[in-house]
Amino acid sequence: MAIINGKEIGQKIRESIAERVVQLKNQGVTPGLAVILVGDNPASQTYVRNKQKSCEAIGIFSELIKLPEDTKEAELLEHIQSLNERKDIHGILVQLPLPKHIDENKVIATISPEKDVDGFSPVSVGKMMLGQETYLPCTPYGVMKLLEYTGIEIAGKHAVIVGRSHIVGNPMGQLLLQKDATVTYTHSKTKDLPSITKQADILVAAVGRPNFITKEHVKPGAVVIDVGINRDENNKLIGDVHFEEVEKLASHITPVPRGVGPMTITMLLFNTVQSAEKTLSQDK
Ligand SMILES: Nc1nc2c(c(=O)[nH]1)N[C@@H](CN(C=O)c1ccc(C(=O)N[C@@H](CCC(=O)O)C(=O)O)cc1)CN2
Repeated sequence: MAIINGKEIGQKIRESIAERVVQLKNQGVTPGLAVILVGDNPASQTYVRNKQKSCEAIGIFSELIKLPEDTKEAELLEHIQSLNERKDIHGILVQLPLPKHIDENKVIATISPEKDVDGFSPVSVGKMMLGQETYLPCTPYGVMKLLEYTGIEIAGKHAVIVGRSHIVGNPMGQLLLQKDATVTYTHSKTKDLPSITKQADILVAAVGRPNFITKEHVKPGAVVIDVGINRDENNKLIGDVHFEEVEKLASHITPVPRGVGPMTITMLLFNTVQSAEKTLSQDK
């Protein structure tokens, strides 16, 4: 069994992104990312801090717009509209989840598709579904890079996705399908889940429930990708996969932490730099 080290793979990719940042700066462009955080969710604060640190480490300019929990939706939309106009900002992201009184769909749809480096807007999702060039959502894109770097064959494989969220499960299946996997989606209403997950050559757990995937769900030799980020009673980070049980069966497995998580931020840096590069080619 091989453990897929997302931290290490992410670092290699970040080194190549850093070289692209140097080239952009030589041509007078500093890539810029605006991060909007609404409220005081502690996990979101950590992710935002990590995103900013990661930008700084490779020379991307980042600006944090921190808004209070009771911010009105209209005020948030105004911030996005003004960021859409700014020449020094190439990527805009709104950290999720948002407070309940704000319509997430409306907020995401307000981000200009040219700056939607999270790949969540309806335009980005539509293009992704059609296989057109666009910003791909960072977590599933990161999983695709992990599979690529590990040399895992996708074409002809049966991929089973557990979870159907807009930001992970749903696009994950689509990206695997575009690489010629046979994809099965499963979710909370699926009957006899183990009988389906046991058929998977590639099993992606994106269900948001700690240790949900156990040895009963896994075929010997399967590649198991754990997208879960949960905290146990001691505040320890754990995935959706019962690692100790499943590692004995899997051919490859991603750990939590240091598996998929670091790739999410890596692909955000990747998309931001790509957006900055596009402005150069548009100026010509
Ligand atoms: N606008 C967005 N909001 C959210 C996204 C997103 O992609 N865009 N995804 C998640 C949270 N997330 C990024 O925002 C994220 C989660 C986890 C990690 C990560 O590196 N995890 C580390 C462990 C970090 C820790 O110790 O807590 C790991 O798995 O090794 C990065 C980003 C929801 N919101």
